[in-house]
Amino acid sequence: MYYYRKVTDDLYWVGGSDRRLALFENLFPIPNGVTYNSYLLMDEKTVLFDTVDTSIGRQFLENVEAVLSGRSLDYLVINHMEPDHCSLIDELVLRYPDMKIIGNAKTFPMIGQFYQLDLTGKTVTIKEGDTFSCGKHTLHFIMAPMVHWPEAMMTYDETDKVLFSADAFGTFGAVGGTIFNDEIDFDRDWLDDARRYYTNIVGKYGVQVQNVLKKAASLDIQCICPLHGPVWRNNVEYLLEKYNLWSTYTPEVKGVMIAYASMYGNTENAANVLAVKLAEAGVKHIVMHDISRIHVSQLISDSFKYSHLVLASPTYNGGIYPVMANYLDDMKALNVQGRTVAVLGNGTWAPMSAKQIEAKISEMKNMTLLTENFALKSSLKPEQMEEMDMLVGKIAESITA
Ligand SMILES: Cc1cc2nc3c(=O)[nH]c(=O)nc-3n(C[C@H](O)[C@H](O)[C@H](O)COP(=O)(O)O)c2cc1C
Repeated sequence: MYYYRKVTDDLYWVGGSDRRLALFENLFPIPNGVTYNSYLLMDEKTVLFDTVDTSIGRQFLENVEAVLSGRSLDYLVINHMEPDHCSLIDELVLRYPDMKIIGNAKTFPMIGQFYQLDLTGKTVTIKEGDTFSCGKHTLHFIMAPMVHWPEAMMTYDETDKVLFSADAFGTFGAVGGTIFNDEIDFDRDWLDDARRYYTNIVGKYGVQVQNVLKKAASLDIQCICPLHGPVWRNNVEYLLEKYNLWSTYTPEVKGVMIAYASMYGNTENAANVLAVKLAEAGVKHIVMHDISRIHVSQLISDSFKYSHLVLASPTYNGGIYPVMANYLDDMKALNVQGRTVAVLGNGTWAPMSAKQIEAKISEMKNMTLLTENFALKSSLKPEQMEEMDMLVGKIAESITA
């Protein structure tokens, strides 16, 4: 049986959710599932915006057919060619042989790469700023390269002031009927997943996101229809502001994320001593992660969220403990920058981790390092408490500055 929801008078949500998938992109844990959104505009021409992942393919096709209620599908706009959104193109081409596909110059070669389809006479190639009339509604196309693939674009419905934003403004998490932002408590239930989605999937491309936000600033956007997560039909400024912070690598919270690795508990103990002293020094926002127990995508998310990072790790075979090394590589890959960082190292015979982590941090953009080879020899000793207190003072001072 089909289901759908009306977004505006002529626009319908025909997507669905997958609550079974364990890893998004076979990488990111999604305990709350994921939504694949698709939207159908019922104008003089019928226009579908993107398709969905195969996991909900049958449901999606049923939803589309129900909204069409006997009409044919005239156009499919492809804002993004990632397979979690375009996997039903071939099925639609078979079902609606007169359907034409609207995309940009980079869209169609990608269709050819993923699928064996003869689209002769079925394509409409548009470019930045082009418009397309569906009858009452005029669509306006906005290129969004590298947000987060090269062919990505957004479509703006000038008539209803709706932005179809592709992967931008999306989030992990399955919607359950309540698909609109004003039907849920986004701050409480969705923001963490939205941040983890943005920072890990799009985080590297802050400059490109800023370019799109500049284009969006000239539009009157009343509604944002992303490809994942809730539809924003009011308060879009909230989301635009979050994207502005994230894409400029500006922390949301003046506070400290302490990320430690530890085998026998001694580096963990030093991290706990530091945390208690920070709290006593008046630092309000402190979050601690044992990085062997938490997915790296959460560490990346909190690296974007917090202004200060404390990284603590033992030395392992002359190098950095592997999970910490992996997190540092991810930080670099995702362009984490502009943070104030302190490093605690550890080692029993030749402690190298502090120096090596500091070297990796200094390869990242605009980082301020508060330590210089603060290394434990197996465990934190009373004679190091003065150095610890000085570090606490520096962190607390720079947070309140
Ligand atoms: C496989 C392995 C490799 C290690 N390699 C080094 C090393 O290269 N240099 C060193 O000083 N300590 C090395 N250590 C020792 C730990 O870094 C050290 O005991 C540290 O204090 C452990 O901290 P923890 O109590 O937080 O786990 C190694 C330990 C293990 C298990």
